[in-house]
Amino acid sequence: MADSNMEKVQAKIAQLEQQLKTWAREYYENDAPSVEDAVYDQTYAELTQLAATYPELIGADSVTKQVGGKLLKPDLPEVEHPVPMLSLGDVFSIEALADWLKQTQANFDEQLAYNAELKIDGLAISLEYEAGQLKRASTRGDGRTGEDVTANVREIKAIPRQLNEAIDVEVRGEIYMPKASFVKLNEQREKEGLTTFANPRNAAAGSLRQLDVKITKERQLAAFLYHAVDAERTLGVETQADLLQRLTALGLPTNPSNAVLQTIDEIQAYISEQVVQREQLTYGIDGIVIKVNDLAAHDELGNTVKVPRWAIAYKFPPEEAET
Ligand SMILES: NC(=O)c1cnc(N)c2cc(Br)sc12
Repeated sequence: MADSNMEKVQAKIAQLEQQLKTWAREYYENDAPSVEDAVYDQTYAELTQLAATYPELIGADSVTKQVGGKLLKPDLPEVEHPVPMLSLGDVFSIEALADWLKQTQANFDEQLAYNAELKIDGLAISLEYEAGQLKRASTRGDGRTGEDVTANVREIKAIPRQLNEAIDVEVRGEIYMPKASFVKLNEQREKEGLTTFANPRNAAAGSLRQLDVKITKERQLAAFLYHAVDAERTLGVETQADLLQRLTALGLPTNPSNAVLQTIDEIQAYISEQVVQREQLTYGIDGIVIKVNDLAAHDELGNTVKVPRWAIAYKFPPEEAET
């Protein structure tokens, strides 16, 4: 083959090797790859094809020569969620929020009250307690199947291994990385020449979903809990506001900024107040969650396949990137 063509192939091989090494490092160290596995696999296949055609151009340190050069990070065990972990419908304006309130209220004769809560910028978690002991912790995954992160969650100081009462209950909430811990972690990673996390949510996910729980322990994660499966039966509460108080009484971390509100004007005033407070918070929020306060109404309204009909997320406009 003419030299110039050989040089082109050599350059292509070098580019593919470098790209695969970067993605593998993100995956193994950060647990936050910047591309889907399928993209990695396709690029890996392209390099193995060139390696088969031009073996003389492949170095000893090639990704294709590493044992299992593909992303073979053993996955965490899977956990089925008998009650799916739903996400939330979003609205991006007060007008759209007012429409949602109107639609929701239309299903009821009595005037509904709403519980307003901060939308924590982290990753969803399920905690299963039996006789008050933490038995299992799992991520949302696709809503029906998540990952078992029990050993990791046991290292999070904010999450009690034992409740103040010996009850069986599944509670759900958000695990997050405080802003200060995020800044410190990225500074440390920068010093060590490692890739940094794009945002606290990735940092929390990457820190929680570690096979080595000692890494989770070092990362200073925290949590807020805001839901319990079948709370009326398991916790004997009738409203969302009472549920949050009951979770606090059990020894679980809950967010103190919730408020019971009636009208769109009250909700708008609450949102304006939280936007002002946002900077001072030690954790990230990306909106406000508005829930029908009466839990019996949740059963009447039900859920769609992906989201509850009894709650909505009002999303803040994206924060201005710091110049
Ligand atoms: N307070 C809440 O209900 C809440 C807070 N923060 C979040 N990221 C989420 C997500 C769902 Br789904 S609910 C919820």
